[in-house]
Amino acid sequence: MEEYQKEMKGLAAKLIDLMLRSLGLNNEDAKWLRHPRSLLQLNSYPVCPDPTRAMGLAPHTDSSLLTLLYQTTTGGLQVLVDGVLWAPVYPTAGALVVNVGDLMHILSNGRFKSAVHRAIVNKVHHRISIAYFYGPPWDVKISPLMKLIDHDHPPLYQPVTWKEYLGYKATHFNKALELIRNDGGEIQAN
Ligand SMILES: O=C(O)CCC(=O)C(=O)O
Ligand SMILES: [Fe+2]
Repeated sequence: MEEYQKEMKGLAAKLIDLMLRSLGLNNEDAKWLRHPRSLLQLNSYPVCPDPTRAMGLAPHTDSSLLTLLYQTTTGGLQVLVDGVLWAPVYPTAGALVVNVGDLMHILSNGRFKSAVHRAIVNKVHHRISIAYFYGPPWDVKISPLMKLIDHDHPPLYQPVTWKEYLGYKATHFNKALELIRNDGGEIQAN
């Protein structure tokens, strides 16, 4: 497990570096990236006699900056395309799924969009997946990066820590991102 987390940490840092570079930025534009925080979550979906009446994991976006997801050979992950179509993300040997999380959505001022996804269950196979959530230090305020902001691109989101954001997620579920949008109204505690 420790070895796995170490590998994932290196990969996530590399991916974020590449993503920032694609926006003309680098790690120095978010110095807190030197102190990432991460979380490993093991998901287990037992066989379900009637998959039409159950959901493995309800539709959501991840709160992280990035999530690196490992699926075994049993599929079940689906991603929402254009807000209407659930497209399966089949397991591919030797491949990981990379999900953009809400904090990356905020940090990039909406340039990288967090993906809505869910996990369905099946009648035959017990399914397992391993999600590695990678994010900022717990108490650092994350806001759209300064260099992405100008007259034509005002900051779309209010500063928020990962800790605060998880609190909003807990109370407002999939409306959390909207809640901290600058034109989305005021944050109401609880
Ligand atoms: O099991 C999966 O494929 C998805 C897991 C997931 O979305 C999560 O842990 O946040
Ligand atoms: Fe997820």
